[in-house]
Amino acid sequence: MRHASPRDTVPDNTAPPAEVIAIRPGRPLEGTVIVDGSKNAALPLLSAAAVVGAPVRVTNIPDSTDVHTMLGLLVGAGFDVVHIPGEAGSMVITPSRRHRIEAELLTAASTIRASYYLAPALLGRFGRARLPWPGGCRIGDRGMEQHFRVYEAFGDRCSTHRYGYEIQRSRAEQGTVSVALPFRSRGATIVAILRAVVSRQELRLSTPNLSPETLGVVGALESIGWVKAVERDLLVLTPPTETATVHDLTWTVPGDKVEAGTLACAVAATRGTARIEGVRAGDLAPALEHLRRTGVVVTEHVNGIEIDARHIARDELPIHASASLSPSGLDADFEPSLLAFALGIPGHHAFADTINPGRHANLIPQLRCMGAEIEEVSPTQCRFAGPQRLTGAGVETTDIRTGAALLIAGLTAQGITTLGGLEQLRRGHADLPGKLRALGADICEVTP
Ligand SMILES: CC(=O)N[C@H]1[C@@H](OP(=O)(O)OP(=O)(O)OC[C@H]2O[C@@H](n3ccc(=O)[nH]c3=O)[C@H](O)[C@@H]2O)O[C@H](CO)[C@@H](O)[C@@H]1O
Ligand SMILES: C=C(OP(=O)(O)O)C(=O)O
Repeated sequence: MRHASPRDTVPDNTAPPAEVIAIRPGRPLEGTVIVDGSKNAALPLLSAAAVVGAPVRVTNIPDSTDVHTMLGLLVGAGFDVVHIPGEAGSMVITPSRRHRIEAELLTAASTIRASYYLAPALLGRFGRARLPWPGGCRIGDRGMEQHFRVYEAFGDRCSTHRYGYEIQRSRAEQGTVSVALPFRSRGATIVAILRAVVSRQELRLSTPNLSPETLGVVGALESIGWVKAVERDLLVLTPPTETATVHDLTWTVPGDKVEAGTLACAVAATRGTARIEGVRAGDLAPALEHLRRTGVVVTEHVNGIEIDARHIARDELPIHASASLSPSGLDADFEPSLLAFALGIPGHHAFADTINPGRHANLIPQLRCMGAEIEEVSPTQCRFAGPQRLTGAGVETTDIRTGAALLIAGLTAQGITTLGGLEQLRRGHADLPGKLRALGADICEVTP
């Protein structure tokens, strides 16, 4: 095994990746593709590995830049990240002997939203977490006050500064900690879980987020003896009664539901048929439900889904999709891809994302560059009639999911679409254009 230095976690590509890609419409997508591990499941799982206090082997880690940033942050925060030779995507996370936070690495925390998952690990190691405000997709103001509500319930002291925030670990940790969230924030739910692990306290969390990403962390903790009781409005996590040392822990990052949903929308938009493997169908059920309603045949397999959109209905089939934090709701990250798909479907469609109030302001102007006619009912709601014939244009990936939606739009537009700002797309996917190419999409790199 080889120990990683912080710089090792940056992708080592000899040729600089293309900054623009060109997408040309072509034949319907077909074939088989395997999705990578999920970025949004990997980030909390890696942080969970850092709070258990024992080596954890994490497998199926995706090669996206946000994940590399998180691995670098863990190294900077005093953990060893060790690559396993011959096992791409597998690493062992272990607390190191270093007891110093590398300041310059923590500034990288301002480039990803999920740096908030690092705070519990820092409290566990140093009793204090001082972090910059998180970054990530610019999709509107994204607060952190529910995170502070969680820490305060544990007795921690939170303060905010112009550059970020600081949390001082409580000196009087005992008993059950009860927290009631006013809405189902995924970040605050996972932070509450990780914080409970740091002090081995029972957690009773009302109005929890119960997304697959959250349940992935809960499942990982079960493997070290934590006991869960999950109801729709209450999550209880109880620590193991014995402090037995844990050995040979392996956690696997689940397949990326959002990447799978994007590929499914792309296949459906081109009226193709394909198998998308490496993902649990249940993780993307709300997105698949919208596709099914338009006549796309979706078959679920043990390790993936099959999409057949060759005989999609020609009748008016309105899609009404609203992003939601509820347990069976549509994850906001599916909305842009579904919207791009709906542009080609007959009917009057309506979309809403109130969770990320700035997403439509990113996505809709880019689609308008391609000729889309979309009425913005409010900053977070829009409607339009389909089918629309888009025209290829030069567009920008302003955030991860907007980039995915623009790839889909480009596959169905007349003429060539060029897509810039690919560093945003790479934050969330190792190579989404490559996966579309594997299904026959005509996508090539443009060398300036
Ligand atoms: C890195 C990562 O996994 N990002 C995901 C995370 O983002 P994010 O951390 O934004 O998601 P949360 O579920 O925690 O929050 C949902 C919304 O509530 C707001 N909020 C949240 C906490 C808080 O204390 N105050 C507050 O105002 C957020 O700013 C956001 O607009 O979950 C979202 C689904 O919910 C996903 O779409 C994002 O892809
Ligand atoms: C919004 C996203 O990521 P982040 O929260 O990291 O910006 C996303 O993954 O779509």
